[in-house]
Amino acid sequence: MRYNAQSIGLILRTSWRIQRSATIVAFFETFGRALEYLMPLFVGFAVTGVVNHQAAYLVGGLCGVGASQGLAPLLSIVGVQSRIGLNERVGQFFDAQIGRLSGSTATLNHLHDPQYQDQMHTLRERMGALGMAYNSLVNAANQLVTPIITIVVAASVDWRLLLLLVVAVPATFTARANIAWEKQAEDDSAEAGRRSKHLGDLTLEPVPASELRVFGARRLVRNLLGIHSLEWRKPFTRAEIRGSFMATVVTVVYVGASIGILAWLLHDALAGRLSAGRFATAVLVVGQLRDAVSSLQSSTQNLAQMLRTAGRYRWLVDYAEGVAADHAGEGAPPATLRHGIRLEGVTFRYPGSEQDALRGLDLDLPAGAVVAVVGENGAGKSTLIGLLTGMFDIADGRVLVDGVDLRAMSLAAWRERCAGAFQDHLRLELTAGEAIGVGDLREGRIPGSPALEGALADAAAGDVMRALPTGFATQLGPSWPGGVDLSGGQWQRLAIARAMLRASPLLLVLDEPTSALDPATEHALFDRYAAAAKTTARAGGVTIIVTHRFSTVASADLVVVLADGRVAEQGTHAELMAAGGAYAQLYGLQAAGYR
Ligand SMILES: Nc1ncnc2c1ncn2[C@@H]1O[C@H](COP(=O)(O)OP(=O)(O)OP(=O)(O)O)[C@@H](O)[C@H]1O
Repeated sequence: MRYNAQSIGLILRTSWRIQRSATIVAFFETFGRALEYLMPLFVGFAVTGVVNHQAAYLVGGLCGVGASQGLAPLLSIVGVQSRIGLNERVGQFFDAQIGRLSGSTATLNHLHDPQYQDQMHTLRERMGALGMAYNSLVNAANQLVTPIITIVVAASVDWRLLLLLVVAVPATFTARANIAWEKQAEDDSAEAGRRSKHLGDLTLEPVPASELRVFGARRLVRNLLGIHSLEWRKPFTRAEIRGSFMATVVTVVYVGASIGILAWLLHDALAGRLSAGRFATAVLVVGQLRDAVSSLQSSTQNLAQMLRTAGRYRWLVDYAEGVAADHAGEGAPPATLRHGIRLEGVTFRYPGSEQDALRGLDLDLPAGAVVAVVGENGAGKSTLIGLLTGMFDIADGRVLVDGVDLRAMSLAAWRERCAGAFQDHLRLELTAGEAIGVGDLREGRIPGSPALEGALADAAAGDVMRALPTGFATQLGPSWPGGVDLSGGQWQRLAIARAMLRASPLLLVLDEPTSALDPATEHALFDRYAAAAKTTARAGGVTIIVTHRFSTVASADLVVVLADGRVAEQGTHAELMAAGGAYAQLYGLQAAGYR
């Protein structure tokens, strides 16, 4: 209850902040409704006035009828008009907030968390409910005023009319059951909904769409899409069927009871025990009571849906605040590294996963060193990079930068001192200059051409740029007007240029940086990497190269072999070869392959 009241408070505050006048004027409709539902009383007065020849009753009643017929619609129109723009702006506000909350969360655990993804999916699905939040609130007020006025009128006419309320009580239980069923349907369908979306996206994106064609898997994906879409909608259909069955039962009971009570009242009217005025009011009130109950029912459901969506939004806010509180460290990273980066007993498991990706990992990355990290698929190399760049919360252990826990440091400040080219690099469909320039936005803008040219040279990507029709100004991405597409290797070289833009990072990450490159470019790049690593080393920075190509490893100062989330071996290339362990075997295998 308290939680719901806070959600209503949030919506009222938001609307108030967006447009005060419209927030107030929207409630004119509520007054209009109240006036409208007082009409049976006014009619009753007028009939009494006519029957008993009482002018005051007649005039008062007619004025009331006039007001409820003339003024009420006017108030309603003004109220509705004021809501039109407001709804959109409230919706846009929440839309922007949701994007901001997800995008600015300090770490990435949430993006790997199925529960978070389900909440986010349902929230996006129900965005309309939040966008129309203020609308639902005003509707609820409008629909609440209806039963209140009608009950007051009914009680003033004849107590027997209140018996209809007893009959309407089951309707409130039905409303509650409907709300619970809807909530259950939302929760039950979230995962299937996400699956359907994923499968639907596969058919829309060029890369998966072409692979699906090659494998002739389109029909399979279509069938799966059909199955999961059905799974997705099934809980809602079930809830709707249950709801409409209950609504039918309630209506039949109510109509039966209404007929009985009206017959009873008519009997008294004919016997002279009930005045004509009261009987006329009673006839009108019976119809209104039914409307009042059903409008109360539907508004409760709409309100409940809006409150549920607001609850999911607040869950998201709490989640983001929780992450922010866990990363409240404000310490600045050192200007230069003196000792290096150290991982102590680091254990990490992805949310929802059954096993640790890294287990009690101890590792020293000395200042100024070039460290090569190798290991089989799934050994934990990319996870290690994620932890070093502060992307994940660690369950156990710590990452120390010159002896200072990363948690005590401002993550944003630490990341400003990191640079990297990543395995799954971004294909930023901006202009070529922007796609590289985002690598160093510390001045809040894209660096000028000299810096971009330097980064291109460091990434051996000058020829990629020269081939573009308008150089840095060229729009990338074929789906945009005048946009050009690049090959996988060309995209990767721009990603490397982005990594090279940032001067003297304390951590330079090159995660499978040459996986898409031809041998000549790869060779050219490794000379540049050596140069970049030397520049990085001048500030004591650590360069980490994650690679499956052992030929690129030999010149590293330190080679770390990961296996099963732990350090299996470490040392220089010569030391590891001499040791004759896993590294020596893998190196031998690759070397033999080239012979
Ligand atoms: N998002 C995720 N959710 C759950 N488990 C994950 C996730 N990402 C990776 N893992 C698991 O964590 C472990 C380490 O994965 P990681 O990507 O770090 O390996 P890697 O050494 O970089 O592999 P590769 O050489 O294939 O890139 C693997 O067992 C993997 O299945």
